[in-house]
Amino acid sequence: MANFPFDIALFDLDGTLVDSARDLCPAVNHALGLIGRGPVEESATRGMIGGGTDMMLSRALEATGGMIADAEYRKLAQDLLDFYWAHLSDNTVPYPGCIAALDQLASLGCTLAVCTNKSEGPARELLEALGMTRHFSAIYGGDTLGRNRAKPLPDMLHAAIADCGGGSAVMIGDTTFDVGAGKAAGYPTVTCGFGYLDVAVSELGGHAHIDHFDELVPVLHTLNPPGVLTS
Ligand SMILES: O=C(O)COP(=O)(O)O
Ligand SMILES: [Mg+2]
Repeated sequence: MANFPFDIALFDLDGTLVDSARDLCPAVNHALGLIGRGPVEESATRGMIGGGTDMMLSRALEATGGMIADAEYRKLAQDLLDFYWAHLSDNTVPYPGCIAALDQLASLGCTLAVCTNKSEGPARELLEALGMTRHFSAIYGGDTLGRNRAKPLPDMLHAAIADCGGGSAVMIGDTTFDVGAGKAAGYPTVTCGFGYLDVAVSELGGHAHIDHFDELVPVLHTLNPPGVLTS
């Protein structure tokens, strides 16, 4: 791959490849409704996405009156996941320019993988429903290696890179989970301003930032493995 700095591009899913809050929010509100709690606004839900649906539920519970007993929480988390799984592609769409950028990266010889904290089952089903599976050589979910090895730990990034045949890699994501995992793995990170940023962009600490997918390939050209900006 002459002149392109990366062999492998690792993508977060929710808030990076796809705008999924519009289906995650109803799932959270379904779960809250089951225990008699009022709904949370979609704008609030967006800031709760990034650590997987269990963490999203914990954050929604904290925001609506506090945590509940563990057994009830476990059951509610399963109810949320079941509801979400049945509706996961109702309104979710890839971000503008996403598919074109994935095609462009492939044409540059880059191998692509997904590293999401969403559970692997719904992640695969969502990618399939959106016709996006074909782009990726590896798909890791937050439970693939075990929940205790989800982002911001680097484990799934290392595993995906190995599946892709190894080489120079970059992590593209929208939250501290992604930047943390990319940095822990020793790779540069690109943050996405159109996603569900859990802190201000300036605090995310990525090596580079994009506000539209059209910027991705040009931005990647400015990065050098292992992550130092050339200019
Ligand atoms: O669903 C979530 O909370 C996280 O998913 P992501 O890692 O793809 O952002
Ligand atoms: Mg995300």
